[in-house]
Amino acid sequence: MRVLVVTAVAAEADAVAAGLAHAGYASPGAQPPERPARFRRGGHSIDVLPAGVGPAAAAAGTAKALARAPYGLVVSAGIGGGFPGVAPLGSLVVASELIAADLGADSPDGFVPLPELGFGRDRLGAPPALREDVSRALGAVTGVVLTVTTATGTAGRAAELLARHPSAAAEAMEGFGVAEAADQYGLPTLEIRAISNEVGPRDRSAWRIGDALAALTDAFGKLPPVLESWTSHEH
Ligand SMILES: O=C(O)c1cccc(C(=O)CC[C@H]2O[C@@H](n3cnc4c(=O)[nH]cnc43)[C@H](O)[C@@H]2O)c1
Repeated sequence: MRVLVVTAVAAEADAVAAGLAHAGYASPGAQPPERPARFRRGGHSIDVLPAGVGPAAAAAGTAKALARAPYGLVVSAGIGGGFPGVAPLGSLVVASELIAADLGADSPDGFVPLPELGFGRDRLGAPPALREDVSRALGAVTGVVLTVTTATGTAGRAAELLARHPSAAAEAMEGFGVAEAADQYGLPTLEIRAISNEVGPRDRSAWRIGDALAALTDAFGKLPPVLESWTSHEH
């Protein structure tokens, strides 16, 4: 069974590929740039696709890849912001739930989530047994990962998100989009984030993207045996 890993940008895809190489996965060679890069070890195959930043690009890229080949699992992976005191810089977060935190409507009484408007869902869960096995193998924090279309840049916004989602561990911009596309194909989604910054006041000088990419590489060096075991039992 094949696994699709979706990142936002090429640097994240490269970090994932470096981890897969550490795990003994090899690429059969150059592939068309618009196609996911394929990595194989024995009968296992993991494809890696940098689909773009934000939920729309992530959903579109995921759906396009899933239309082309049969997958059994999708993973949204990349850097992310960590909520202070929950997910420190350089740590890893595995999503218990992938929640579109700004999908809904603003109102004089505050934010109204899409389900309360009666227009659908704003969250999808990760497979509990798999996410716990992955979290244990990676030494990760398990918690809610919020998908936003605008990265948080103030303490007030961070506090507002935490008040609505007290189990939030991290924030990123693609997970829910990936999961919606995967769910349309009947597939489960994991989200794995390597923490590059704190969710809060915008301070680019405080971002540790290099350390987060190194943590992502380490994660994907450890992840394949867990995925291989799960895919051989589940499918
Ligand atoms: O605020 C800035 O100046 C700034 C500069 C470079 C990049 C950004 C991003 O927001 C990157 C978004 C990109 O990285 C993921 N990511 C990483 N940390 C966060 C976060 O705290 N909140 C949301 N997304 C984050 C995200 O998944 C995107 O792919 C900002």
